[in-house]
Amino acid sequence: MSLLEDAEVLLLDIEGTIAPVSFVFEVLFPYAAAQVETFLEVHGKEPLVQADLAALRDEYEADTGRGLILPDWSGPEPTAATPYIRFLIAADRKSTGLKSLQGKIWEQGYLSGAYRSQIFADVRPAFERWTRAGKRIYIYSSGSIQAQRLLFEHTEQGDLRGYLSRYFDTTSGPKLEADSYRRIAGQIAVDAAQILFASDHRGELRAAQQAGLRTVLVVRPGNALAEGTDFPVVRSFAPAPAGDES
Ligand SMILES: CSCCC(=O)C(=O)COP(=O)(O)O
Ligand SMILES: [Mg+2]
Repeated sequence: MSLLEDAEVLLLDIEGTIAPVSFVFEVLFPYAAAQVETFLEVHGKEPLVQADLAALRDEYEADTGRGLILPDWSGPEPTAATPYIRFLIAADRKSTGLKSLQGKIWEQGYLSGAYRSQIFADVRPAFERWTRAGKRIYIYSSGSIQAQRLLFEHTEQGDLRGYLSRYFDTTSGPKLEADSYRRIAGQIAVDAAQILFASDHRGELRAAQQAGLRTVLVVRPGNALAEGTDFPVVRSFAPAPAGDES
């Protein structure tokens, strides 16, 4: 039986695992970069957006303190944050403030029909099969929980939220830190060793492994990472044919 079929508790990454990297980099990020200024004009004074801007301001001060060359953010109006936010998007920064704001902007894209989420063809069949087999499926992504819910609600394969037990984002900690996985195992209330974490990112897998989770490297079309011998590999969520074990 393959590693994925064998696990009782699955913790899955999104980008490069469930969704092609190209959907995130060619659809979601450009949409957020294009819409952020208008979004801040309309919603910038709302408390939840103000909270994101306050987190981003702290990040800006920290970046300034580290001597990074940054776009100017000097005006008091919410839209003054636009150049810095675009800078963070271009840098693929995984900070909680940015991801929270991106989730709010992406909601408009889904609701207006600008896009639906692209996911690999084997995802829904796997979720159906794993659910029938009594497995629990959890998500851990740098995208905010709101962004994750939206992504699974609006897929080209329909609304997949019903298959998912819970979502985790960077409010549980960064994906590159072992403590984040310990925290998640505690919240799921199982031994870390019962969880199989599947991701396209070796740094994330190393952190999860340090926390005692089982790990599998997901190699999908468009992913940057090559296979190696450090982690077991899956290329698909389809069940392995008999005699072709991972
Ligand atoms: C929830 S979809 C947006 C994904 C995203 O913003 C991102 O940074 C991808 O991170 P992941 O941890 O899913 O690789
Ligand atoms: Mg990923």
